Amino acid sequence: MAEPRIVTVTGAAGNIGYALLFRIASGQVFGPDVPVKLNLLEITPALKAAEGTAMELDDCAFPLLKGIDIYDDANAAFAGTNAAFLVGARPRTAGMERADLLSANGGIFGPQGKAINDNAADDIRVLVVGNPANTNALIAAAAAPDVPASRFTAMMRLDHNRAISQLGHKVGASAADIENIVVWGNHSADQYPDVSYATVAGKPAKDLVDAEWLSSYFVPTVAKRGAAIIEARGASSAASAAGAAIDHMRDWVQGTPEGQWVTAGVASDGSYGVPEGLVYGFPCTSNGGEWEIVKGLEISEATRAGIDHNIAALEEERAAVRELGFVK
Ligand SMILES: NC(=O)c1ccc[n+]([C@@H]2O[C@H](COP(=O)([O-])OP(=O)(O)OC[C@H]3O[C@@H](n4cnc5c(N)ncnc54)[C@H](O)[C@@H]3O)[C@@H](O)[C@H]2O)c1
Ligand SMILES: O=C(O)C[C@H](O)C(=O)O
Repeated sequence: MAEPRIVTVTGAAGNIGYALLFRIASGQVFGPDVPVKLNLLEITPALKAAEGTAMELDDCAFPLLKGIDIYDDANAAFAGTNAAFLVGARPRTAGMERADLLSANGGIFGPQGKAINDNAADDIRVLVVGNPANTNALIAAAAAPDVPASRFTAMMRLDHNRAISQLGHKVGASAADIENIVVWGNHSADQYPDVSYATVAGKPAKDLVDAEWLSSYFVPTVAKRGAAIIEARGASSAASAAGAAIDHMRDWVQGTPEGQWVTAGVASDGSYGVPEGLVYGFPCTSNGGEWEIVKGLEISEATRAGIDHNIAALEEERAAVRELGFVK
């Protein structure tokens, strides 16, 4: 059997952590033949709750799970890590200004990026889930100068999956029939879900839906789905977020299916006019363990406007964290 892959999950005692850890331990990221060792990172007051989750993991007797360790020290938690899910973040609370939120998260993702830089394995892959995910990924990458920026990604896969489901409901198709949807930009209400290149059972999706439905229902429904879940559940999405995190890391490690792309938040190389370095939702394929942005797509006027709107939103966040000293 292969050597265990070391997987670190931050915010391990939280809601997403509880939905995520069991799936990693059952082999859903690295595959059915690859053992894993889990490192759980939490803040000190949540260590006892993390211990409870670890006890339950133990009780599942997963054949692939070769160990669980719990930490409140990032350097120890990222020692030798091959895959990191950065889930724990400071949520926005009543009366908190945006700058306060970015500052609090900079205080989490900066030190975690540095701990990854100093301790993780050379093949480290990082998925930032904690919000604001794109800018938190930017902050973590900036604190890790020895790790390629391409190894720090942000979760746009939940938005991608939500877009598939909304289109599927509209046209009466199952998720399995829908390919090559994309959600450009930021994991926020600014995002631009786009069916321009999508197919439904091989037919162009744009021939099956009208522009009015796309602009007045599809785009806002997908973009505001996170808020709708909070309104309905009284808590933010957890199982669907964990599912999307598994999808992202599995596809990154094991590759995307031939001829299909997915949405991933990756550092821009300037494609589609997105300023270099911004962590931005792009159509991506993965081959040989690296995300690659799908190039050369024809961009309509509506898509251009959506891409530009997200550039402005993410540039504004980058300027704010630059001012706070988290990013050069
Ligand atoms: N990108 C996405 O698509 C997406 C989707 C859903 C939720 N989210 C975000 O994911 C984050 C986690 O959501 P949740 O429902 O699990 O929240 P939660 O409050 O249930 O759990 C968060 C956990 O993080 C821990 N934590 C806080 N600071 C930490 C630190 N410095 N180091 C380690 N752990 C720390 C907390 O103790 C807590 O246990 C939130 O920011 C949420 O907005 C993102
Ligand atoms: O936690 C949130 O604010 C919402 C979450 O990012 C989601 O999209 O479900």
